[in-house]
Amino acid sequence: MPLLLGCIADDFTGATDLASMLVKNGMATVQVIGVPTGPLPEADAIVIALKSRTTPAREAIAESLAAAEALLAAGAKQIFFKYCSTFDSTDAGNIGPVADALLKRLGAGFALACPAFPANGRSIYQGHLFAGAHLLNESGMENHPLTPMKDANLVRVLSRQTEGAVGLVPFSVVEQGSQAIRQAMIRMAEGGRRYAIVDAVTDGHLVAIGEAAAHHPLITGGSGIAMGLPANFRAAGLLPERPDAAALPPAKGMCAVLAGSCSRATLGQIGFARDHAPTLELDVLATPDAKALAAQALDWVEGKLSADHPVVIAASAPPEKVAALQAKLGRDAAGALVEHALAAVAQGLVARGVGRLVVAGGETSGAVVSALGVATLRIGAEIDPGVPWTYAEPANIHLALKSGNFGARDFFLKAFAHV
Ligand SMILES: Nc1ncnc2c1ncn2[C@@H]1O[C@H](COP(=O)(O)OP(=O)(O)OP(=O)(O)O)[C@@H](O)[C@H]1O
Ligand SMILES: O=C(O)[C@@H](O)C(=O)CO
Repeated sequence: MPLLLGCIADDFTGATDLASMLVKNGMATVQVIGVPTGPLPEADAIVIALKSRTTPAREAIAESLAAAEALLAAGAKQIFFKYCSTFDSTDAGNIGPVADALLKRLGAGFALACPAFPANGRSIYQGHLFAGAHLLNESGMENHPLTPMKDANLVRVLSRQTEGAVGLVPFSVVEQGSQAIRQAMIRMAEGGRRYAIVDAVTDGHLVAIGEAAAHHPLITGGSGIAMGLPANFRAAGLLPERPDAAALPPAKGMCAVLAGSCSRATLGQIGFARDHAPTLELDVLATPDAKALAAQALDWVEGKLSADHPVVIAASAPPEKVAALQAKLGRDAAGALVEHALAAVAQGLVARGVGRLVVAGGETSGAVVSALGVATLRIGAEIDPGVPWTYAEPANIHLALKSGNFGARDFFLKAFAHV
């Protein structure tokens, strides 16, 4: 099975989201954790999951280039740089700097940038990103613990992260379909633009944009923009039908949820779980100590684990509590403390027989997956848009890595009816 699409994702839930989109559209896809050190598994698409969304730009570039090298060496015909559908980044990066470095490595001068994901309410109009009915900077994302998004104009946001010129392919062009989009992107590249934010409001737009970019060496965006790519490979005769692309081994073991995301969606899901499952909300401000928090959680879990329904352990907190902890410890130290605590809880849960684990939050998932020594994730069927069950090896457990903002209100319960 020759590798077709080589993907680099800047966080772990984002990688799973992208892999799920590719599987759903008929590509056998494996998610690899971190820059690979050995040969890549056989797949139509490989998604290398980095934890580079908030690292210093220099580190993010080095890791992304190393990932690209591995993918190109394995024969990838196109490179995909996956970032968040809410364009999570600070003005210091990393989306612009990483995309710049990848373009240079690929000898290319232009790439589209499109984080739209209509199934999860992310749309782009006149270059402005909406989350549901709200502009990005009024959607709750302005309070994100690590990457507060205070500007919805993506042309402006990306321009602050790159020396390259950023243009816009507007809705009026996107509506005309793939030929018009292709021509517009050619004109932009010829006119010296390095990037184009491409408006997209519907899945139909994303498919047309994907078709228009069939020959681009680099695609950048959210998982939505990957929707049209498998068809390009099929049209080129490179991708056979894959009816069982989402098959996983049977699930076993106890059920648990770990939440470190402080997004509105996750806070709502914890609120729902409170009434339907044993739920522990850690008070990180009262106990700002990772070991002590993990010990509290593992003591609490005693006698509560079940193979039928989950226990829910959350460090997540509303913006005022997050701000209080950050004021005390600093932003990065606060995040790291919670991540260490939840990673240790994950190890403890698996040691106690948990075999089906939902983790909420990209950084949190990164910490958990690393602590569990996971090397690869096989991607299964989707629970909600962008969140599939996966099979983690060599840990041999089922994991669902939920992007902070994704999933219905009852996600923490319903996930276990799908595995
Ligand atoms: N009570 C808290 N106080 C301060 N920081 C917290 C608290 N709880 C969690 N955090 C930190 O907030 C960050 C949340 O980021 P994470 O990527 O896990 O979630 P997210 O951004 O909502 O999800 P995604 O990246 O999938 O959109 C993590 O670093 C986590 O450790
Ligand atoms: O694109 C998204 O919103 C997610 O896949 C993600 O990257 C969350 O971290």
